[in-house]
Formats: sequence, C-alpha cells, structure tokens
Amino acid sequence: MYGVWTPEQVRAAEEPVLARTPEGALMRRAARGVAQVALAELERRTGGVAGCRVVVLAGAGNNGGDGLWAGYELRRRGVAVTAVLLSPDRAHPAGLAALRRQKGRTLSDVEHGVAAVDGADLVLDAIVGTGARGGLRPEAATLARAAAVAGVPVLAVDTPSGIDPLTGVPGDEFVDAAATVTFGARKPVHVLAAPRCGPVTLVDIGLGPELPPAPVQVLDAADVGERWPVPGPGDDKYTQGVVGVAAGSATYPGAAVLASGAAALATSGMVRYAGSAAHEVRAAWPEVVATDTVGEAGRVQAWVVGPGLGTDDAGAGTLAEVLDAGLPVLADADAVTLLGQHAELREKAAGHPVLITPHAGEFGRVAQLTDDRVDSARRAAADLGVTVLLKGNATVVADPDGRVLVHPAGSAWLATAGSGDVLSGVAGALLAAGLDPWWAGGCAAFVHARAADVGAGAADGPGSPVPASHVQAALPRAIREVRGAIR
Ligand SMILES: NC(=O)C1=CN([C@@H]2O[C@H](COP(=O)(O)OP(=O)(O)OC[C@H]3O[C@@H](n4cnc5c(N)ncnc54)[C@H](O)[C@@H]3O)[C@@H](O)[C@H]2O)[C@@H](O)CC1
Ligand SMILES: Nc1ncnc2c1ncn2[C@@H]1O[C@H](COP(=O)(O)OP(=O)(O)O)[C@@H](O)[C@H]1O
Ligand SMILES: [K+]
Repeated sequence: MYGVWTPEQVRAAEEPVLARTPEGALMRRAARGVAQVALAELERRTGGVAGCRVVVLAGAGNNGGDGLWAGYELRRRGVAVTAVLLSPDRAHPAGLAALRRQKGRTLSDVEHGVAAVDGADLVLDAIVGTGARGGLRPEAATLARAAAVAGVPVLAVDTPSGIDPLTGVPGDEFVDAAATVTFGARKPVHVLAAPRCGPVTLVDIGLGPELPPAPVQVLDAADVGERWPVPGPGDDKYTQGVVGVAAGSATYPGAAVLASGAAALATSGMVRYAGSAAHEVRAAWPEVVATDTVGEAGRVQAWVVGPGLGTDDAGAGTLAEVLDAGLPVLADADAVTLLGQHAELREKAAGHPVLITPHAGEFGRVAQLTDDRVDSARRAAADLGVTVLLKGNATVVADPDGRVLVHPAGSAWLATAGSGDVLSGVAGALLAAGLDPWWAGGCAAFVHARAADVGAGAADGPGSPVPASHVQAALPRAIREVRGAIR
C-alpha cells in the first residue's frame, strides 16, 4: 500500500524542509532524480547517452527550475541539451545559469523549439508542476503536440503539464508522458490519470516526516492477496460466508449469470441466487443454489443486489427486503438508481455495511459528481452513510469513516458491457466472507482489473478485447496472482 498526497499537503510539507536545508538543495536533489531517470530512458531507447539530444521545455516556476537543473546534470554526462524557455524573463535564474555554464543551449521562440523537439531523443516536460492552472497555454501546447507528432517520448517532471495535479482531469491540451518523475510524495494525478503519466518514479527529498497521514491509499497485490479469503481445515461451505445474489430479470438474465458466477469464482463456500433468472443461473452455474425470491433463498451473510434488477416496484421491494435483512449489502446498477429515487431506501442503507458501486451516470443519481472524483466519492460516502465505489479507469472507494483508496486499472479493457456485474459478484463474495466494505471494494476492484488484463492477454502484448464472461473466467488466475504476491 502506498499513499498519495494533495499538492497543497506536499507544499506544506516542503516548507519546513526548505527552511532547514541550504537554498536550492531540494531542487538539486529533485533534478538529479530526473536526470537519472532520463539517462536510464536514453540508455534503454538508444543504447547509450553520449551525443543524445534532450530538449527541456521549461516554464516560469520551480518546475521549470527542476528541468533546467536536470538539463545541467545531463550536460555533465555528455548529453546535448536544449532548453526552450516558455517565459524567458521568468526562467529559474540559478537553473538557467547552471545550464548555460555547462554550455547547454537555450531557445525562446516556439518555431525553433518545435524544430529542436523534432530532432530530440527525449523531451523533459518542465512546463508546470503542482502550481498548474488549467490546460497548456498555446505555446506550450504547440511544443507538446510537436513531441507527440514526432513520436519523441516525454518524461514529465513531477506531473504531466496540462493535467490537473489534484483531480487528474486533462485540459484541452496536455502532455501525454511516457514516464514521470515525482518528488517527495505521489500526487493524485499519478493514480487518477495513470495512463497519462506512464511509470512513475518517486524521488525522496526528505518530506516523509513532514507529511500528514495520506488522504488516499493505493493497494498493491500483496495487500489484496493477504486479505483474500481462503478456507481453513475447519471450514465448510457455510462457515466461509454464503453470498446471496438478487439480480437479473427476464429481460436481463445475463447480469444474474455474470454476478453469480463471479461470486462463485471469487471465494470458496456457497452462492445462493434469488430472482427470475434462476433457470439461466442454474444452467450456467450448477453449483449455485437458485430460488425465485429472496424470501425463499435461505440464510446468507451478505447480499449482492441490483444488476439487471429493474427499477420498478418489484425491484424497489427486493432492495428493501435485502436492506431490511441487516446484512452487508453490495448495491449496484439498478439498486443505485433506486437509492437515488427513494429516500426511505437511502435511510435503510445509511449507517449499515453497504457498498454501492455506481458508474459516473449512476453516481449522479445519488450525489453530485464534480471533476474532483475523490472529493465527490468522499462526500457521497459521508452524506449517504455507505461506502461508495465510483467506477472508471481509476476506481475510487470512499468509506464514510474517511478512508479513500484509488485503484488505477492497468488497461481500459474493462470498458465492456457486463463487466460491472462481474465486479458486483466479486465484491459481494468478499463482503460475505467478512471483509469490511472498503476492503471488499478495494480488493474486488484490484482483482477485477487484473482479470481483465489477464483475459485480454495484456501480459503477452498489447492485448485484445475481452468480453465480461472472459473477465469472469480469468478471475481465478488473477486471484492466484495476488495470493502469490503475499510477502
Ligand atoms: N518548493 C521546492 O523547493 C520544490 C519544488 N519543486 C518543483 O516545483 C514545482 C512547483 O513549483 P511552483 O510552485 O513554482 O509552480 P509551477 O512551476 O508548477 O508552476 C508555476 C508557473 O507555471 C505557470 N503556469 C501555471 N499554469 C500553467 C499552464 N497551464 N500552462 C503554462 N504555464 C502555467 C505559472 O504562470 C507559474 O509561473 C513542483 O511541481 C516541483 O516540480 C521541486 O523542485 C522540489 C522542491
Ligand atoms: N476506461 C476504463 N478503464 C478501465 N476500467 C473501466 C473503464 N471503463 C469502465 N471500467 C470498469 O468497468 C466496469 C464497468 O461497470 P459498469 O459500468 O457497471 O458496466 P455494466 O453495467 O455493463 O456491467 C467497472 O468496474 C469500471 O470501473
Ligand atoms: K511538468
């Protein structure tokens, strides 16, 4: 597990460190880290560093200063460095002087800048960092576009410019980085817009003791593997937690099959299905005990409710019945819509171990969704009194007690119909096994995204489309992987 801190928190942590270290020392440390990654990148891409050409796009603030100092370090290693100064009068004076001392070239017009970018082996994006406001301004945008068109990889200094460091939302024009080097602490952009950052290297600049508890956590495979429920010698099918699935309908039997099957694959023990797709569920998953109604289902330790359920009175009745059982509940899809429509259902859910799993559209029915997805999920969890898992390329899980985690998917192959039903089955099974809703949501999101990558064959190349039933089928391998990561 690692933490993510807001730009504001990082700035506050920097202050005392800056006060007790010699002027410029922190920036020099940051710049050396950038240079190291740049050298490794050049080595990997071209087989050497001497004679390689690096262009630094340098903005007016300290981010530009980092870039200029990194240019200085690269010059010392024999790299040809050109800095394009986006605000020549406000370029970081010490960084600029250092680069010039090492005979680094500087340019301040965009036209020559574009030509330099065209011929570069690597571009350093030191346009703007945590002081960013909005998308790239026109000159910076022209240079970033030139790098993209020429296929020159960009190494982002701290954050890819043009993407909001707090929310990860890109402006109209932004840098799409091949890799990123950040300082002191990872920032939200690195997990909320992970595909635009590439692999992120964290350079220690001594902020550790000054940082508050991390407002956002990111789970690793071992965190998930350690918590994945496995039967012990004394267990039987009941003791591990039976999950009930109230999903699907005559119109949408597939949702019931996907959710029930995912639950059966996620944990050992037992799955009960209750609803009008009992026949289809039994046919696909003979191990699932299927009945027509929740009342007939028998005892369970958690319910999954919602996928394909319908939002009519019958659906609302099923949701009410499930919430009244007082057990942990995973509410997805139509159950989320129903919660948005009925205050009395929201009251039943509040304060109980309920995990809701809306996509952006469903989220808007129960709470306000802004560009700040972490803040939106956190507020929704606090207001509704339930744990909220907001779906997307980066999944956000927020608990009413304030805990938030983000899981950045390794790919976007999950953007396929029915994959949410698979997630609900997995998360529901984890609830039945006794994980609290926040851990159930985080572990389910992790394994779900991994199953998509496994199903897509992403480890062996760029991958191929993977329908939800294949994501479901890849769950066992994803679970084995996280269990194999236990330290
Ligand atoms: N405080 C410190 O000593 C340290 C700061 N560090 C670096 O300093 C950065 C923060 O520096 P600053 O607070 O000076 O802020 P930045 O350098 O991130 O940005 C401020 C400058 O960028 C311009 N700008 C803002 N939005 C822009 C946009 N959309 N397009 C183009 N230009 C834009 C502003 O006019 C301003 O001049 C960090 O990201 C990190 O790279 C590191 O060197 C570590 C130590
Ligand atoms: N671009 C994307 N990248 C990664 N994961 C995604 C992306 N789009 C959607 N997902 C994931 O796919 C699943 C889709 O769920 P949902 O929207 O409920 O689909 P459905 O209702 O068809 O099952 C969620 O787990 C979500 O986080
Ligand atoms: K940057």
